[in-house]
Amino acid sequence: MRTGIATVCLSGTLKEKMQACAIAGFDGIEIFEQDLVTSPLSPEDVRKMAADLGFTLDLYQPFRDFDSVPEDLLAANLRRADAKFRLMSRLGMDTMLVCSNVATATIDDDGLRARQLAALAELAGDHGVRVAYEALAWGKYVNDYEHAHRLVEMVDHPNLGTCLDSFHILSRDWDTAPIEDINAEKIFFVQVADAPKLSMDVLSWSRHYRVFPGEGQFELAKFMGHVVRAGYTGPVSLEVFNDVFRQSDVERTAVDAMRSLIWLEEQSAKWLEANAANGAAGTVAGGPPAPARRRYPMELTTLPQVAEPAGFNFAEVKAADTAALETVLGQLGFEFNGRHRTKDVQLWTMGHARVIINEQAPSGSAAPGAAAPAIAALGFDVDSPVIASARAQQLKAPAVPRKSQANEEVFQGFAAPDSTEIFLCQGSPDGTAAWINEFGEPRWFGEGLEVPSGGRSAVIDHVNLAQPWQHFDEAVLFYTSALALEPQPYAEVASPSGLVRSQVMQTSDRAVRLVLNLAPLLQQDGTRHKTYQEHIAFAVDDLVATARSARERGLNFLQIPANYYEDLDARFGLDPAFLATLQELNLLYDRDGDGEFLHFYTATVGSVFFEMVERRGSYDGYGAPNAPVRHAVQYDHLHQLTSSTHSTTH
Ligand SMILES: O=C(O)c1ccc(O)c(O)c1
Ligand SMILES: [Mg+2]
Repeated sequence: MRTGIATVCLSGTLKEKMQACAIAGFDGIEIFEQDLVTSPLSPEDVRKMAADLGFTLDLYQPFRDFDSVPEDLLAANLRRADAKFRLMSRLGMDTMLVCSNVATATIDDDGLRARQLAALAELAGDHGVRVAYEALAWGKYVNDYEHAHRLVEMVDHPNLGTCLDSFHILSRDWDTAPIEDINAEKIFFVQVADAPKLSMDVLSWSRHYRVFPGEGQFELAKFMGHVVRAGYTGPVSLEVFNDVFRQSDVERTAVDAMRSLIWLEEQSAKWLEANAANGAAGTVAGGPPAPARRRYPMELTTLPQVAEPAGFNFAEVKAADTAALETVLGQLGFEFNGRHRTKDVQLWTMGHARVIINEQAPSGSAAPGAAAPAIAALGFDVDSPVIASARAQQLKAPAVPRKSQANEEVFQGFAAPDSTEIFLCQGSPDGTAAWINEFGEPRWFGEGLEVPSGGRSAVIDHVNLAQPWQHFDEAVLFYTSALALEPQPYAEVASPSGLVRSQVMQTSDRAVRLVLNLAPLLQQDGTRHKTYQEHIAFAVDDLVATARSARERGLNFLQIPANYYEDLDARFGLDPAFLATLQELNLLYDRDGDGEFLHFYTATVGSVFFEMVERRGSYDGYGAPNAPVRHAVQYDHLHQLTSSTHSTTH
């Protein structure tokens, strides 16, 4: 598959954008007119730069408001087009995108439109260039790709073809199957963009909320499957108008973009394989069976296949000052299992829940509280760490090799977009981890030893990671593509510092659940600090018993207001004794279908806090209705801390 990207996706100047596209490895780019008009580079410079950087200039765009106009306007439009065609020959470009008229169209007549597009195609032919006609979803008269293509067929000119843009097609819910009926020679260009499903006017949706494939909710593999079956072999080019990407680090965004195409290519191949029977290439009744994999003119590269991770292998928290962390883990019922033979790390376990305390200051943390604990790494159990790692590498995940001594397990690691290190570990059917013997005697798994109150079955239930605002979408694609987690529709949780966008990523069996939170910025002392709090949740068999022993050991629980329990009673009509226990122990409660959920939170140490949960029956959520009360209490704590600092320093 030939990869492409429109310069409008990226931040920076034309030169910076082009350099980033080369680093990310695109085969070609679309030049957005504004990027050229505002550039000090001459068209000849741009042409030379593209050649030097090793990619092609595939599309010049957009040319607006051409069709469906009165005669005098047509003459002016053709003059305008002539100037652009001359510019294109200086750039060495051969295809221009013309989008359907939104502003100056006054005549709704396909015959007239076809005659006008024919005049444009004729002029393009004189300059040796081609015109790709695109139906904008909000075009005044032409807003449907099939309509645009009917016009192309009416004109029937070698220099006029169709541009298919997934956004304009999928935002309007147009059926994508008829793409297959288009003569491939007449598909001059294909643009792809994903988007979250939003109910708003389509123009604003398109101009601000497009995202890279895998970061939204469109069925892009299906769209691409039809494009491939049509026989198209040209560039598949990202055209993503997104307010965040346009102000983020250009090289990072270009790599994120490239990852999305590599993933889309694989997903398209999978869609084609899964839908082989009902496509044009399906088995003919009575004929020979269809070959397992039909070949299409467009070659689709696939990736090493990985299964969903089977569970969390460990969570790692970094802290230069480990005392507070050790205290909380001990109070929760974790056991200290010793230090590593060669590294400055400690292992704490409860059942199969493993927490590593890395005695180093968290990286990237700013001066005050730099030594304070922060989540640094997560280990996942996968079938084959080597294959999963090869896949992540092909998806351009930055590797973080871990130093290890001979006969120690070597973890394959990658940096997630929020810089959490993700390690791919060999799972084992009994839920243990091979590397624990690097910490000495695995005495806690021995028979007859006392097990902490959490019980042998304790596991990491989910991990909640705070995402920097500019890397949120990138993170969704990262976990989808590299780790096979499925994004769930995102929720917005009210907190005193703003709405927290919360996106659950999970395996289909729920063995791994990650919650990505886009935390708002909190104004403090006139400066902007991130309310950076993340947590690790552990599931136990008996939450009430766990809470009682934690209380005996002096755990600092997150204190839940009485109003919460009144509301709980109003909503669920709980048994009074049960309600009193919940309130006494600061437990939260939720119910769905025939399942129940009990949980509590610890106070925060550094940027980390812990949650203990008990799932009863088939409860499938995370206590999301309780998230606002947690945010509000944590906000109060943070403010009390800040104001007490104030009163001592002033
Ligand atoms: O939003 C627009 O105007 C616009 C312009 C060119 C395109 O290719 C497109 O998809 C949208
Ligand atoms: Mg487009």
